[in-house]
Amino acid sequence: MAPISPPKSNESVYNKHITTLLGWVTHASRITRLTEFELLIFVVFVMTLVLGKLINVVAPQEEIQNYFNNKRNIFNVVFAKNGWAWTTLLIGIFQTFNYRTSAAPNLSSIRSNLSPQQRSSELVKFAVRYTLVTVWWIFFTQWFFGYPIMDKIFLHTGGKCVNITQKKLSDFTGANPNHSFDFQVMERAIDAGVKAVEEEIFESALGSVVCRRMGGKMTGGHDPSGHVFLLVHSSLFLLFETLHLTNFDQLARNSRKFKNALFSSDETPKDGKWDVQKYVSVIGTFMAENPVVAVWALCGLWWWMLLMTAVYFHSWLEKLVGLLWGYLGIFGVYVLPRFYHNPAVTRAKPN
Ligand SMILES: CCCCCCCCCCCCCCCC(=O)SCCNC(=O)CCNC(=O)[C@H](O)C(C)(C)COP(=O)(O)O
Ligand SMILES: Nc1ncnc2c1ncn2[C@@H]1O[C@H](COP(=O)(O)O)[C@@H](OP(=O)(O)O)[C@H]1O
Repeated sequence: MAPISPPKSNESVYNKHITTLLGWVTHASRITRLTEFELLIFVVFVMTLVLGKLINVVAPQEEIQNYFNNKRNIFNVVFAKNGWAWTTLLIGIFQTFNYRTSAAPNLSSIRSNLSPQQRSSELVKFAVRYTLVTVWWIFFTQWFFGYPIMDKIFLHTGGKCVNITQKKLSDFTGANPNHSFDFQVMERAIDAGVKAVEEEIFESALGSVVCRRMGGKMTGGHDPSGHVFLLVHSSLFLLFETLHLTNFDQLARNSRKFKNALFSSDETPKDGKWDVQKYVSVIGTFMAENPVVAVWALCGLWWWMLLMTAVYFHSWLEKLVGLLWGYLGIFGVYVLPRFYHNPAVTRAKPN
């Protein structure tokens, strides 16, 4: 009879699994030229879509109705709908600060020893990367030799704009809305590919922006999620631009100082009144010395909105396509060059 081997301890089984898992991660990191930390960031977005789908499937309908699935919610209207403007503003502030802090090493940037020439050269490289990712955003969501890529995909897969009313058509083409039937309106509309489906109701192969302006609704076809694209594209851009420039030790020290200043005993209310000016000054100083915090706060908001999009909007495939286009642009600008210039993968976490 063969000798019975002693049962393995739980610890040795866990260790074996962890070693296998780390082996996979190292392999994936070598193939993709992403550091393990960057790989983790890419995976988080896929997991967010999976989590959103799970919530959608598991939670009963009445429980998943909330403020965040209202398209008019303030985060959508103010932030996501102007997502690239916010991205530009915050990365602009961060880079301005970063350029200046080269001479102030006590602030939370690691660029403290660069010569003026090196600083200018870094700034020019940043401007090139910003232009490339902006062009990618423009091509996918705004304009690509006519309709943007996301609309072209939608129209080429049979999508169309429906429910355009005669009134909206008149408003849009600038014709006299008091005329119930206006040949000028119809002529311009037909030029734009609009056709009547029933009395006073039209449909057309129009892009999403024009369709919305005409009060129509996009239907049929494959409609890649513009939100998933924008939220992922912007987050990755912001993280790739800020993580390697952040001095985490300094940031931790500054955060402790900030916490102490905020909660110190002389900050307790006097005569029931808070010293608002002091709070504004403490918070203002912290934000000015650590602009990366505002950048990451925006990433946090984007992550939450991505989860909401994942739960409430679009089909699974449409979200996946938005995600892949978001990945593609960042991969092209930040990772592809590594296949040519830096084949050795740096596996360090950001300081
Ligand atoms: C031939 C190449 C063209 C060259 C162009 C060169 C450009 C170089 C850089 C120029 C700097 C541009 C500065 C941009 C500053 C701004 O960001 S202003 C515009 C702000 N607009 C937005 O932020 C809109 C964001 N919203 C969207 O993208 C979409 O609404 C959406 C979130 C994707 C959702 O789409 P829906 O259709 O609403 O579903
Ligand atoms: N996180 C979110 N919060 C609110 N609305 C969202 C959202 N994600 C997507 N939407 C809305 O869902 C629709 C499809 O979005 P997209 O194609 O960009 O992913 C858009 O509607 P509107 O186009 O009517 O504004 C958009 O505003």
